[in-house]
Amino acid sequence: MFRSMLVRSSSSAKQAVIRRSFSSGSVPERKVAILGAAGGIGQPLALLMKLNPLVSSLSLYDIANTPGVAADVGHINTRSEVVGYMGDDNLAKALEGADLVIIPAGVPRKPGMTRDDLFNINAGIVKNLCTAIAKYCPHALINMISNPVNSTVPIAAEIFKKAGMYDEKKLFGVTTLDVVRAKTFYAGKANVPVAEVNVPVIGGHAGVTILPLFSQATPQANLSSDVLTALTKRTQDGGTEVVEAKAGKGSATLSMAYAGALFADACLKGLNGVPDVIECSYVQSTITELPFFASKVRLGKNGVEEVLDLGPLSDFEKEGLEALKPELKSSIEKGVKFANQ
Ligand SMILES: NC(=O)C1=CN([C@@H]2O[C@H](COP(=O)(O)OP(=O)(O)OC[C@H]3O[C@@H](n4cnc5c(N)ncnc54)[C@H](O)[C@@H]3O)[C@@H](O)[C@H]2O)C=CC1
Ligand SMILES: O=C([O-])CC(=O)C(=O)O
Repeated sequence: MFRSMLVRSSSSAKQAVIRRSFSSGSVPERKVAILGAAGGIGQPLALLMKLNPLVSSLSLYDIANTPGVAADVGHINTRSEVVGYMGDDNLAKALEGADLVIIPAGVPRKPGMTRDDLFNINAGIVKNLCTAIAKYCPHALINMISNPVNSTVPIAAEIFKKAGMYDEKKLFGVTTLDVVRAKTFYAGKANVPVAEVNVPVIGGHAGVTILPLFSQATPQANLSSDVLTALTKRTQDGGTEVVEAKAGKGSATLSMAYAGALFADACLKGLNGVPDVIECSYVQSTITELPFFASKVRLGKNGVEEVLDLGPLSDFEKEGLEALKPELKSSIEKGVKFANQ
């Protein structure tokens, strides 16, 4: 996977410089912390981050079971050192010096639940973890995976504001799995090589708030409106499809770890000064009237360098955009209210 990540932007001269610096050993030191590292997402994500040559130090934190995960992953002969931290008392050490913190801590859905049903448990977990991040690694980029992302990102922002260190450029809701799914499903219907497919996905990360822009998909294909409607629905319901297939044993973990590793890699490339790193993410935004919104974002040395505008939408997508706003607005408000109570 990481070979392909590197190859993706291999045409740029800057990438060549970064590549050379790998071999001379001068690629920057980067500490990545995963909070929730012993979980269904955390473990494969730890594996994938251990394979990433941009990582020099991998910090694996959970409330349980991290020594085993760290010992296991730590035997892999790649660049990063691996340290496992377990329990509240070790959270400070897990976070200190982190450049990037990835948060898949919290409970997953079971069949019949919405992501918002996870709010009561996960909001508190995210609040505590973000309070510690504000104290121990206030300059780190944050990749929020814990659901409901539409609310957990606003919670993190409010906690950081209270701590006086909020930098909106550094806070990301991870929506990459929506993009990964949209690409897979589109390639199947359009009969094009999946590796060449690009599809922006905007809005948020739950049900109708997930809005894939198939009108902007490349390579272009002449799909009927029925097929586009079905593709949109399948992308919106992708998480539920996995929850139902796992029948009570959790939600997407492997595809999420892949998506989380892709997004983290993009963040690290941005930090390292690789140009033109663009990914969709749920960030503080002014491109709609909503204060948080997922769209294409240019990543750079300080995190978000530019929130790109939406580009031309089809009539179907325009309707989808208006339809998602009330739910996304209320999820944002719920998060803000929780953090301030
Ligand atoms: N953004 C996205 O696209 C996706 C988000 N998710 C979300 O990711 C979260 C995690 O999912 P899974 O890994 O499948 O769940 P899991 O239950 O397998 O793992 C969660 C881990 O978090 C740990 N944890 C709980 N409280 C913690 C705390 N205070 N500090 C540190 N760790 C803590 C648990 O011990 C456990 O190891 C869920 O909220 C799920 O809904 C899942 C898939 C996709
Ligand atoms: O559906 C869930 O609960 C997990 C998730 O966010 C996804 O798979 O997109």
